[in-house]
Amino acid sequence: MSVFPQSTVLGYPRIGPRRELKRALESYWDGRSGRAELERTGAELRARTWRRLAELGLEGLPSNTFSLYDQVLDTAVMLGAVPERYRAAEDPYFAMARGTEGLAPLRMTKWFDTNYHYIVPEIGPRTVFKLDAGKPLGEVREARALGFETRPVVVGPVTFLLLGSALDRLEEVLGCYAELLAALAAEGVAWVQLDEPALVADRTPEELAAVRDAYERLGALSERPGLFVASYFGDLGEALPVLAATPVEALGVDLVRGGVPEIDLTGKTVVAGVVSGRDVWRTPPERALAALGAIRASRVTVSTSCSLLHVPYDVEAESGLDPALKERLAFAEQKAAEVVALARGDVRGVPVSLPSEAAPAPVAAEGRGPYAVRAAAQGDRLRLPPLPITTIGSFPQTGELRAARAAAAAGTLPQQDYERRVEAEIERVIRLQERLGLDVLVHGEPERNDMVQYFAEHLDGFAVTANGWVQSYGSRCTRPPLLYGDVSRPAPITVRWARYAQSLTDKPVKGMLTGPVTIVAWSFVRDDLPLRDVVFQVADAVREEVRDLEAAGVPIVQVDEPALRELLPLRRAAQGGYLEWAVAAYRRATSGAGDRTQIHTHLCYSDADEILAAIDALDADVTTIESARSGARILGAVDAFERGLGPGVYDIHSPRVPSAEEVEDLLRRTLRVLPAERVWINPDCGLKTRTYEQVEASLANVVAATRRLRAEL
Ligand code: MET
Ligand SMILES: [Zn+2]
Repeated sequence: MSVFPQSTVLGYPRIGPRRELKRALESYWDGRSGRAELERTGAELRARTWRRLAELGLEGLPSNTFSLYDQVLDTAVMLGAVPERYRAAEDPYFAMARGTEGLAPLRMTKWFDTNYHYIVPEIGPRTVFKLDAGKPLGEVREARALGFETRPVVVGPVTFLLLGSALDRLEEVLGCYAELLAALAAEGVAWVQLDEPALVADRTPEELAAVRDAYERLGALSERPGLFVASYFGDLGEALPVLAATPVEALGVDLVRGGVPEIDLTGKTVVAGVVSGRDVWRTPPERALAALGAIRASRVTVSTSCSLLHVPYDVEAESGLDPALKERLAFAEQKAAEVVALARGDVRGVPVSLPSEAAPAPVAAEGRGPYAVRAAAQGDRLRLPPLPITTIGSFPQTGELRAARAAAAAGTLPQQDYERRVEAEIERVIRLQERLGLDVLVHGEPERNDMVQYFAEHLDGFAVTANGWVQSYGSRCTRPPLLYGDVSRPAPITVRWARYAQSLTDKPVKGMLTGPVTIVAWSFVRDDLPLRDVVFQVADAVREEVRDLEAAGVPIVQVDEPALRELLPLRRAAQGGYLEWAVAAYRRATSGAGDRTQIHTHLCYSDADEILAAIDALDADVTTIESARSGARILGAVDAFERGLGPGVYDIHSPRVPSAEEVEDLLRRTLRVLPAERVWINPDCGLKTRTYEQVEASLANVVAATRRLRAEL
């Protein structure tokens, strides 16, 4: 077996330093360019990454970390787990990812505790596993043609099957992995990386036995590359001794989130993740060197704690950042360079120049009245029909709007003109909602580039990047703000737009805010601050905004917490403590509202059914939640929910327009588990990624279906 390289990264961003892949995908999907162009962009991005990592001096280059949509979907395709109904589609891969005219896409949910969304493998009795190693082999050959030997990265068999809730199919799947390893060995590949992040969560004895069986079996193969099993996002815990007892030659451990392995790993290579792949801060070398020095193994390789997929490309692309902040930052390129420097023992200190923080002052949590009292007061004020129809907040962000925002930021469009454009868009959205017959209207969020970044731009303590894009799913990226200091709200943020929207209509308008947990979860928080204290500081800022909206006469305020589930610790022992402070922060943000003000919250794409008790404890008057995209699974769990609930009836992640019949069917299923008085009608999530054409047709069908059901009440 050849020795494992001295330095490596577990994966790299793939969307492109200028989001080239995003553009290529969207142009392909729109039919503006062909498959060949898309492939060419992919090949260019892969080549650029290998070249850049080699230039930086990294020894172990990964391949197959590129994806046209998602690496879990790639793995499903590699294993032949393509459900029958997609096979006849023109492009089965993208049909699974995004759906087609007549076909809903596969379920999508968040990758462990990150904001990256993967496509959930659908494995059923009719799934026949059959290896197609074209993609990993293709990337190995492609890199070789450029002069680079690489280590293909594949989602491991146990994690893949756990994500697809089908661990009972291990035997069959291992057959495919065995074939894959043989094919890679025949290609001359020295090492393969099998990603097993599922092993950092609590696992049952049966699951641990599956881990043992899988790696005993793969390890016993005579024709195979060296096996590197990578774990990340936490500590391997009980899975570590299990893996260590198998023939696997190299083990990847996350030393940022987890501790130095307590057991002696002599005989193994430990790929030590000491450079965080989850934040944008430079690595304090003392911390990394101490961890590296404490590992007992035959060989220690320096690496990132996880794939760098979760951070932007390059700090050098940022010209507008305060230099004192910038010198503390490391994006993917800088992190790869840190890995190389640590491996060579050539390190420099991190300047400690950011101010330290004070814990936030406690706010007396004056309670809102009990739900029954609030419901009565709100009912009198709002006078809504049964099954009230609303949306989640955003309406399509048109190209003109984005261009106007960019022009205003660049100073080529006067601020006043930009604001008039925003007002015109608000008016368009209000009129559209009135015309469609919606009951609770929104202003459409046209002033927001993003639901977190917008608030970060208006709060002290945050900085925003110009080009710090991170892939969220498929072609979608976000630019997480940098939270580097004390958070406070210098002035009202959203009030003028909500007030303007309400001035245009007699129907109630719902003000839109992002909740404290989500603002923090989708920012890069300084790594030396306690997350809980930071969340409470943000909660206080949101609280001020809620009160100002109320004072401006806005009768409903929605405080979104789509990331509530995302920050849930992977280990059960830590979950209760987290949920307690997360819920407390939400209540701190919203409990300043009077009983007549209706508080909504919204959650999406995150297995919310696992934390329903905590969602209930948020004590919002109405909770809207994604459901259509995940096959209405949530309906099986919501009967204990005591207040207003809107399980989504329109999957907004897909360009297809749901028919009124389809919506009606979902509504009937909802009404079987919830009393009609508490049911709200809404899409799964905000509409900003859709076109007006799609939104108008879809919402018209939602209204038609609701009217049919109202007539039966
Ligand atoms: C990811 S949740 C999005 C909620 C937000 N209010 C929107 O409609 O865009
Ligand atoms: Zn949402």
